[in-house]
Amino acid sequence: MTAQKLDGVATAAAIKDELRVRVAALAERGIVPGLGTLLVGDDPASRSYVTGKHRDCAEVGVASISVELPATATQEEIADAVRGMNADPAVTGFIVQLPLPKGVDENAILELVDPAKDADGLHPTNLGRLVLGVDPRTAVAAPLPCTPAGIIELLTRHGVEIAGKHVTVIGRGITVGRPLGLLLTRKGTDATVTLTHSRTPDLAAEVSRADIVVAAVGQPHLVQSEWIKPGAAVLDVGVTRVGTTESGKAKLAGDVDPAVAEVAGWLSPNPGGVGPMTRALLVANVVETAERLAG
Ligand SMILES: Nc1nc2c(c(=O)[nH]1)N[C@@H](CN(C=O)c1ccc(C(=O)N[C@@H](CCC(=O)O)C(=O)O)cc1)CN2
Repeated sequence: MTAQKLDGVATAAAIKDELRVRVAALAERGIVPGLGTLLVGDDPASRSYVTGKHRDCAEVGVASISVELPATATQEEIADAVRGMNADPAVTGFIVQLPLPKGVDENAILELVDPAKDADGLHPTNLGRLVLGVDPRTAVAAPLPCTPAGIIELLTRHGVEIAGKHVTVIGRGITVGRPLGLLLTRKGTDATVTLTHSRTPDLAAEVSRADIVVAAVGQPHLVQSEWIKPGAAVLDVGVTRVGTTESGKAKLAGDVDPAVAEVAGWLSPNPGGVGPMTRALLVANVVETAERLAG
């Protein structure tokens, strides 16, 4: 068997086509949504992700507001930049690119984001609304964390059934694993989830009973083909820089061993799978916020 591709590039392009229409409708009412990004430090991967986010915005007609601080920025300087974004009327929604440099209290910074402008859905108020299962159609609906929402869109748009399935998520981080568990078990999505982590005693056993596997741990080729139930859908989220190519480009490895393609029914490439979906769902959050504000 060779797995079918869960194509994040094509699916993100389809979502951006839909967003372009919604942005044009807002423009007719004189509204231009704006995404703000706060990038602290000079990590090349973070810079490349932020550049991709602004490129996506330009493609659909969303404005970009970019703020950068050096790696030496203090907690208070970062906090001031967040307050600036909260107050800027051109910013409909914004993100603080993670991770922040060592020594910065990340949670304290995320708590300063105005929940109404939280494009990442990572403010405690919005995560709390996710826990409460607030109806997404209501005025107090929370933006959903972008990678988990992107994973669900990627599966549903490829016709992969989630309801009634067993999903094993590897990794309990705040941007992927933890909120993904909440989203998958919501009424209407109805998966059964095993959320695993570095202290899970027998990871292979947990993965081998899954219909859907999500690997978001940042350990190159951790997930082995022998662990996979034949026909399962496998989403490769984590990425690790494992060296440089002869031309000086970063060499990347996902969390999933390439041999998994011989056993799985569906596999998301990495790059080209969940990454572009994360960015598309971020733009969707900004557009949705602008629509909500416009009534
Ligand atoms: N504030 C946030 N910070 C981080 C998040 C997040 O959701 N919010 N998640 C990750 C990184 N991430 C988002 O920022 C992210 C990761 C990957 C991609 C992406 O487009 N990847 C491409 C490859 C691009 C490249 O190699 O340069 C792909 O997979 O095809 C976008 C966003 C941590 N931080």
